[in-house]
Amino acid sequence: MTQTLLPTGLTFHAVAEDGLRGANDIFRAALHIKPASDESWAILKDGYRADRTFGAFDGDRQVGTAMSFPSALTVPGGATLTAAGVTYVGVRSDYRRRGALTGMMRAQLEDCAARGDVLAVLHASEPGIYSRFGYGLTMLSRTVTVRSPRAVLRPEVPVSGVVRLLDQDEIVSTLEAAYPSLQSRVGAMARPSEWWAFVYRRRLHDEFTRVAAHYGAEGAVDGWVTYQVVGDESDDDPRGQPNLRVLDFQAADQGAANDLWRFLIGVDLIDDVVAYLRPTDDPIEEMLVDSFAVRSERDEELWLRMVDVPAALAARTYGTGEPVVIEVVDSLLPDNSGRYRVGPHGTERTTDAPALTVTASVLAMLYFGTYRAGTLAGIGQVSVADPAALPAVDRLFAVDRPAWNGTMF
Ligand SMILES: CC(=O)SCCNC(=O)CCNC(=O)[C@H](O)C(C)(C)COP(=O)(O)OP(=O)(O)OC[C@H]1O[C@@H](n2cnc3c(N)ncnc32)[C@H](O)[C@@H]1OP(=O)(O)O
Repeated sequence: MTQTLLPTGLTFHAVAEDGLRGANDIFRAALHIKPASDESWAILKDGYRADRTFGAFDGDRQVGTAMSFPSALTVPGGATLTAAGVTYVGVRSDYRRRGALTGMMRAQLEDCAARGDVLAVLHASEPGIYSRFGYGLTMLSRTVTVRSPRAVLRPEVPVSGVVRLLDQDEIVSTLEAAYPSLQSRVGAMARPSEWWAFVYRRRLHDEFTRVAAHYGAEGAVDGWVTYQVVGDESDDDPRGQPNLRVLDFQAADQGAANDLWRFLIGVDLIDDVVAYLRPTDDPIEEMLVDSFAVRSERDEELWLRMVDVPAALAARTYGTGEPVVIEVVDSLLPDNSGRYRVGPHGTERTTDAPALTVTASVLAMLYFGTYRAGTLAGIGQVSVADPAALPAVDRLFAVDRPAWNGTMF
């Protein structure tokens, strides 16, 4: 692995196997969390792959870390593309703003390109960090808070199966076997064994976490809610009840979602049910007699970096309308820069004059149909040579249903 030396004196390269625990300590400290216990690390280490874990080093001392796991994303039209799930990014507080993240991002993206990851995706701790590296916010979700004592499902909401709490030792095997059949929604991602280790197995070990699974008409698991119950520290009312936080809510269809919501609002001794990462089109308000029992906040769900722009553009399908030439400017991965003709029958490189010019980051915002080109042009993010191209791009990139990832990492 080649080492890149920046003027800061830091070097950037993959972390040796025996440096992974130190890398995890750096990440946790950056988020103000104490190091993992030996027992917890014994689980967490299965989430790491040394060849996908990058470090920033000052001499021999590691001062920053960024890892990824191998995954795949379902794109509009149904194809799945290889995707690096980038996570566990952190820099020691005494080395911040010296280019540690910049060097790791460059090394990681070059590595993703070399190993054939078409996409890279992440959840950002702060929205100001990643667009400079070509990431763009590509999917939105919402955090839904349902005031449980006030929530009553409308009587016509159908029942489609049964909900059963899983025993702790059957959770991972049951969910891991069922998840692939839920992965078809545009935006969904594969959950490899690394993900199950650092998200589920770690959480089940470290925190009191329960899973209620939905069994559909065929008797197979077709959805679940994974949740924890925690006190609300902001609530001064000594008689207040704790809140139920839903960390993973998967449902093959609305029938499974109905039954799982019915289960959640039926749990006793709960003030609020707070469900994170819900799709923007979750119809929970319409399912309740009193829709005022629901509060909802917009969340920035997933950031996308198109590592291989030609492959990513070629893999998705497009709506109807006239083809449009889009110029892409990508300073970090310059092979992506160029002009692409995008039309109902696919994409090709071209030398024709562009109607629109975008950065890699803005192209990522358009890719899953979450944002309209006209809106982004209106706020200065798209350079427009031909205004007629804006509605044409909106028709081409439109999707039937909002893309939704639904996987935290
Ligand atoms: C996918 C995930 O894991 S998300 C979790 C990310 N980790 C965290 O939030 C943990 C706490 N924060 C940190 O560890 C660090 O501050 C990091 C990783 C966010 C940034 O690391 P640094 O080494 O300081 O970044 P670096 O010096 O390379 O900064 C590059 C540029 O990004 C900017 N930047 C860095 N962090 C931020 C931020 N949080 N908000 C806005 N801009 C930022 C810098 O100002 C700099 O801008 P410039 O190029 O115009 O000068």
